[in-house]
Amino acid sequence: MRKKIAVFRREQFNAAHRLNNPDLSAEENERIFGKCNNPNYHGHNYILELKVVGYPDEQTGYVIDMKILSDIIHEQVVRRFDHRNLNLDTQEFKNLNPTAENIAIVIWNLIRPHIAAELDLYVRLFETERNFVEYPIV
Ligand SMILES: Nc1nc2c(c(=O)[nH]1)N=C([C@H](O)[C@H](O)COP(=O)(O)OP(=O)(O)OP(=O)(O)O)CN2
Ligand SMILES: [Zn+2]
Repeated sequence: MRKKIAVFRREQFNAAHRLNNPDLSAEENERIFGKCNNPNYHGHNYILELKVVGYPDEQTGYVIDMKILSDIIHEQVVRRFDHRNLNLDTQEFKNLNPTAENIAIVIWNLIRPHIAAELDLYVRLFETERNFVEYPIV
């Protein structure tokens, strides 16, 4: 009987950001986002983990070729966000607060069209060693 299995690929990108909601006052932004609201942008070494779930192909034994998965992440995420200021340099976060949650959802939306429809995709994004998010939730 065929069994479903998960394939994981981890990549890294470095990016600067500032958490800020332009609809709120400076005081509210400072209260909510604290040091992450500092006008001097700060950086994170983001660790991105993709999980792809499906049945291994009968011929290859692959759910997805991890090399191809790596290429997709580089093309769609690393090339776009690495060594960028997310607020200033990217279209995706011009009008979207670059929280870990929003970054993970944006990344899922960028990667999803490049993964075969029969496979499930999950994104885990580490902003720091202790702060991380997952999308979507099962
Ligand atoms: N729900 C969210 N909360 C926070 C986010 C976020 O994206 N979503 N982001 C931040 C900051 O950008 C950053 O992650 C916090 O950095 P820092 O406090 O330096 O990191 P640590 O929590 O790992 O450091 P401690 O030493 O544990 O304070 C904040 N919140
Ligand atoms: Zn931050």
